[in-house]
Amino acid sequence: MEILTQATEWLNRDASLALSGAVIALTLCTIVLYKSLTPQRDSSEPPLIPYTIPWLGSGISFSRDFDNFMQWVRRVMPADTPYTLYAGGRTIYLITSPRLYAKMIRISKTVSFDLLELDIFKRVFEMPREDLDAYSVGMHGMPPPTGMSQEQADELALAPQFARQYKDNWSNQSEGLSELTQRFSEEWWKRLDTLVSTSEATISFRKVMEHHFFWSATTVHFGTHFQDIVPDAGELFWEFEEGFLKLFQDVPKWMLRPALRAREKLIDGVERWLVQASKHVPAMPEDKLWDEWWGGRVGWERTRALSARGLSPRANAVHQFGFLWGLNGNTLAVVSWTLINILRDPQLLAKLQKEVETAISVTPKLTIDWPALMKLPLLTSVYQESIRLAVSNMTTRVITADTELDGYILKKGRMMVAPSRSLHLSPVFEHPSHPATEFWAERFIAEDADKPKMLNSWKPFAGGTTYCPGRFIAAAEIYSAIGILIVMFDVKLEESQGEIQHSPGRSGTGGVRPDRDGLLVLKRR
Ligand code: HEM
Repeated sequence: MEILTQATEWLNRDASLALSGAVIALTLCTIVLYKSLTPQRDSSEPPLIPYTIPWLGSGISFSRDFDNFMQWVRRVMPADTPYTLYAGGRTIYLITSPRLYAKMIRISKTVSFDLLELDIFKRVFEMPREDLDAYSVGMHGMPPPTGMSQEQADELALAPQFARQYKDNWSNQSEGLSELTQRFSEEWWKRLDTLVSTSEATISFRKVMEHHFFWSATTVHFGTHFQDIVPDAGELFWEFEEGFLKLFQDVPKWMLRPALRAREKLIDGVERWLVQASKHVPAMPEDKLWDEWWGGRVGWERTRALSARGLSPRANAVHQFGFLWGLNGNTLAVVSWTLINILRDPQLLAKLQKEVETAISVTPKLTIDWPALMKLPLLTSVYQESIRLAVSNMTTRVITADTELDGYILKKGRMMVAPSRSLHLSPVFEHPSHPATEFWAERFIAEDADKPKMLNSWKPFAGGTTYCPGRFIAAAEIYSAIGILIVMFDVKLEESQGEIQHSPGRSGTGGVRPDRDGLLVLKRR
């Protein structure tokens, strides 16, 4: 699941204080003074104290204009060190260098991802209090409940159980991955075929991506009956999504009524689905990877684990809804941007059609050579480049004990935040004729590309013990969705409502949704 953090809230709140040009000038003066007073690094005298980004500086729209913020940090702050940033009344450590990111992500004992997940279930999904208590037993960073030892609590921890399920069902070359991605592709292929009943059709871009892609993926993970029970889930999902960030902020609830109403309807729908699925298939047979009621095995295994833990049906539904959000929110934004990038360049589209035809055929039936598809060089470069620019997440950890990072001591109770955008715009992606801020289809396969170095800075799925377990599914869905579409059709995108851009204020949330609709003109080939 893509994690949005408290940090996003603080940073957004701070961003809302975005200062005028005159104040920025004042800030720069402050920095000159500050830099002259800040002690220089001396590795012989640990512990080191991270450099502080002055409050005035951090007020320069961190999340609203992150590219500018990073350019500013690079210009005025010492390179390759952690920074301290005061935002929203809290102190966080900001990690922006690939080298430190690699070190940070390997720390597992004294930093916690679980506490953030718990916070999301509390604040965004409003999981009932007593269920939260049961859910959090054994979570990293939570003290054990009264009367239970740490060892007993550790044994009950849900995260390792979930991690095992992901590994068994979603990992590269697992049978689960083949089963799920093949099902996804067939559902998507059928939907496209029905959408264009004659030789040509013009359809809303959003409808194709946010309804049909949504349902192709959701059917795979939640079974085919889910759509009968919650037919408007696709639309409700996006209504909820629009309010998601604001649920982290101090936005009064009365201003979020549509998002909250959508959330409640979705949770009710998921609960009805859970009741029906449990009635029709009380236990998924051990050898089954997919079931028409439960979808992929992971959904059923989670339900079983949560019920065994004593979570109420409502809390179980909240959890599954969080899961629905995690598996769609990012992938949808990324596949949409991948397609936009391709369709803006007709020559690129033609090259890709030729390349993809070597791995996918769509008549008389859908046939995919998966190993070949996932290795196509141009498609892979387009995917890597699109995700580089479409994803802006915050890898965030709560520090549970004083932690040493590269000689610096990071204090217990604070947060460590590494924005993917700072890595994804790092100088390693710069090219004399293709700046890092622009899409360039061949960036990852260009002759002079230093690919290992680039991939070291390419972190859309974060890393460490919570490295997104859905990354193979996400990639396979995106490659096959784009591949099937462009092999079936000659496609044009009409940006009929103006140039499609990133939805404003969504930096830090994960995949950044396109801000408006357009028209897809699909002509059968
Ligand atoms: C392009 C699409 C996606 C992106 C960019 C993405 C990104 C992420 C990120 C950044 C994290 C947090 C990792 C951390 O901070 O350590 C994460 C976690 C997670 N993702 Fe994804 N994700 C994507 C698609 C998916 C899909 C399709 C699924 C499911 C099929 C999925 C399932 C999960 C789960 C379950 C977690 C939580 C892992 C844990 O608790 O250990 N993701 N994802």
